[in-house]
Amino acid sequence: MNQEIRDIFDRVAPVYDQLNNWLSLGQHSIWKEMTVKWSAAQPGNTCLDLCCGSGDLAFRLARRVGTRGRVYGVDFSPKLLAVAQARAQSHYPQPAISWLEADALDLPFDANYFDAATMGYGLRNVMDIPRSLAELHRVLKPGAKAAILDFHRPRNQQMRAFQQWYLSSIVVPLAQQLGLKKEYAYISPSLDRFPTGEEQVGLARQVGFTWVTHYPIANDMMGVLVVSK
Ligand SMILES: C/C(=C\Cc1cc(O)c2ccccc2c1O)CCC[C@H](C)CCC[C@H](C)CCCC(C)C
Ligand SMILES: C[S@@+](CC[C@H](N)C(=O)[O-])C[C@H]1O[C@@H](n2cnc3c(N)ncnc32)[C@H](O)[C@@H]1O
Repeated sequence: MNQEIRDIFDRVAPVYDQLNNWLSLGQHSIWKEMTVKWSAAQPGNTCLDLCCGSGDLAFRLARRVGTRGRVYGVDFSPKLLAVAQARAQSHYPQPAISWLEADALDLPFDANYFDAATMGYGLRNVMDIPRSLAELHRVLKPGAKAAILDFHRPRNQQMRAFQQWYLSSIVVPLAQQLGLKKEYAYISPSLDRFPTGEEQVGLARQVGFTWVTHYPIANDMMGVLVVSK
């Protein structure tokens, strides 16, 4: 099953950034900027971007931590990591980012290593959400924060209906034009299974995070879970 998820992201890699820009009308950049702000990353920090994909959040973290800091971008899709690396090559000056192919459920870092972390659209895709949160808790320093951005099911029924319509009638047909119907059709059922913001707060507390909150954004269609160790 891990392999199936990795294959989905390897297949979407060539069009991933372009489709996110088109389908969110550029809004995903704003959601990612808010996520990095809520991670409270500071100049000189060592930061983690979990499930980094093509690196949007990692690049934003790198700007925040500056030349004295370091960012680790971790993902298990070699094709998306290659896109991230190619993007990094075209940056001047080169961002202080190390790209690592690894599983979010078994991170290759010592305990208490990171000052801050982000995760964008990764938590909904991991096979074991509590274990992923527990790994994140393990690698953060005491007091460090992480901000986790993902889709959310709006509590307002009209917004939920709009979200479902947008995913099935705009996102999937456009992806179908690019031969990626099955890959984008996966978003909707994965969102149906995904814990609500309130449930995510409970899961984060269970693995030991001391301060936890969930911010609904984009009319509750997206959310950011912010946790502190
Ligand atoms: C950056 C975004 C999604 C990343 C993403 C997450 C996944 O789990 C995937 C799974 C399989 C294939 C691709 C992805 C994937 O790209 C969020 C923005 C992109 C969305 C496709 C757009 C969704 C828009 C909202 C439902 C409604 C937005 C309304 C308005 C236009 C702002
Ligand atoms: C939708 S993409 C998000 C990419 C990026 N964070 C962003 O916001 O654009 C989800 C990413 O999670 C990665 N992923 C899913 N499960 C993973 C796991 N168990 N370990 C590492 N990466 C994983 C996928 O390979 C993919 O790159």
